[in-house]
Amino acid sequence: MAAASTLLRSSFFSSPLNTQYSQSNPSHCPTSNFRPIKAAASSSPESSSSSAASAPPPPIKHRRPTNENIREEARRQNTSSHNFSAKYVPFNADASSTESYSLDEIVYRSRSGGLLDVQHDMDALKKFDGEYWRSLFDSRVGKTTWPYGSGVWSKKEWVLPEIDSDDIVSAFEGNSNLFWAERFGKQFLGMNDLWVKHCGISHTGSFKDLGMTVLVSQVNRLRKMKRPVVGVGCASTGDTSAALSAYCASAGIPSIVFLPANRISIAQLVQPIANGAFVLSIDTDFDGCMQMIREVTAELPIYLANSLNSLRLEGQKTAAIEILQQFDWEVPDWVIVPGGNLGNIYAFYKGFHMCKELGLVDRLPRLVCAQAANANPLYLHYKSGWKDFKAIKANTTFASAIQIGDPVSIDRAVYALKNCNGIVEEATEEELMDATAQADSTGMFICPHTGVALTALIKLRNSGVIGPTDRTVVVSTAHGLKFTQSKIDYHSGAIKDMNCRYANPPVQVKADFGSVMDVLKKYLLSQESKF
Ligand SMILES: Cc1ncc(COP(=O)(O)O)c(C=O)c1O
Ligand SMILES: N[C@@H](CCOP(=O)(O)O)C(=O)O
Repeated sequence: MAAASTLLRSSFFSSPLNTQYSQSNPSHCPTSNFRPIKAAASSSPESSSSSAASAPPPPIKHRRPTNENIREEARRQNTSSHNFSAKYVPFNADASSTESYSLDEIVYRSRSGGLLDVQHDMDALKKFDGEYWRSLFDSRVGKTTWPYGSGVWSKKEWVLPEIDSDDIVSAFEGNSNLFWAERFGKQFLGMNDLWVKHCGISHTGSFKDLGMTVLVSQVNRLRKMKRPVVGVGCASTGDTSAALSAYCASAGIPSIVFLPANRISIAQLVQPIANGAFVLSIDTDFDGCMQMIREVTAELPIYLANSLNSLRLEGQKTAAIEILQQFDWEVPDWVIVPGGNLGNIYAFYKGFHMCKELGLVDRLPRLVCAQAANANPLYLHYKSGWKDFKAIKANTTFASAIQIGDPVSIDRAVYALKNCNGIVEEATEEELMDATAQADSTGMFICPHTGVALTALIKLRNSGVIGPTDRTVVVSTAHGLKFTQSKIDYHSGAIKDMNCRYANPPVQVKADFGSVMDVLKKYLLSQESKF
């Protein structure tokens, strides 16, 4: 907590600144009362359900009774079943492997110690064609129907098909803005089709909400099943802990967070504190905290909430599906994702890959994983031609949430990148802070991690790898408001060995009309020359 007060004091801007129901409407109640709207022309639906029209019927607007809430409404409508299921399997296991675990087991690693993956019954999902899934997902956007009003749970059949909607803990996360970066693209890159997926404009200010709703919902289910889960814990660089504590608080589940002392922003630190988590500030870096939480969760009935737990990635992959949906199911050429513990780059790959496999789209975008040069183990691995991976000691970076030297999902990331002809780039501190300031100067307010991703874009654009008309999506992973101290440092020009080329410090002016007029005239003249 000492760090908190020090950081708070260090701000340089000391002064200024109702009653029928649609039982057949898929947007209301798709898995309950589930039936295929249109079977794939070549496929045979599993049930005797009628294969009806080629698209979902138009939504019928009816209100639920005034004395019924949306969870109760979903409970009442939950009358029938479907055949979708998912289980844990060893990640990238060979076809002969029979090892698998129910999602109701508490298991994070395969028998050999490797990563796990959530494997869906793709044959059951394939009984419905791409058009069916596109229409179903589209029909749920922007509604308040429990739980489909969430961008994550609008894809429930592909996420956690078997969970009862009653067990879901959701803040209607997802459905985040896909921002057309018109001015940034034109002014700095000569691009006309550049987009920023604002995953950070979310309940707790980062993309972690997408995965945490899934994990905490499953924990909620396990606790109702009387499984031994006393609390949920994570190691964090700030965003995972914020999301975990919020979702746990919402469900009344204890959360425990391990934070590297003095290495996360105040805005991030205050989130678990405010949400009532048990916060341990540990004198080590994130990798040290991660090691510690793995040991602790092996000993105590604390459920592990980091992305080592593959449940998280099931939620995070919906951001990829959402991007396709927002482009009316057209595939962008590039998607650039900042990487730290490396779960998210795989989650994006998995989302895109499922859409291709299930016929919603016909190809994958190329993925770029962007790392801070001060914390770049994946980049070094990529540059070595994917030779032996070596964990590193990560150095301090303004992109503090990705200051990670020993990423748990290294194998997942390499798999994803190899399978989509992906690229890894890096950004120096100066590059990432300049890119952040440039983006902010065009009306965004991004976090330094998004600055890392934008730097990768700038480099790939300058080298001609990304063309001027390539449709490109930069994934913004956290809200800029969580990282104001880095912006204050930059705009005050107070960063050692950094030019801060785009700094825009406030002008100190005396409180008299003449002085104000003088500085304003000077400013307006300087603007005139720009037109
Ligand atoms: C803001 C932000 N951006 C990017 C990342 C990197 O995501 P991942 O760890 O899944 O690579 C994280 C967390 O690690 C984060 O908090
Ligand atoms: N940036 C993360 C680091 C931990 O990543 P996770 O996805 O494995 O939980 C954070 O915010 O803690």
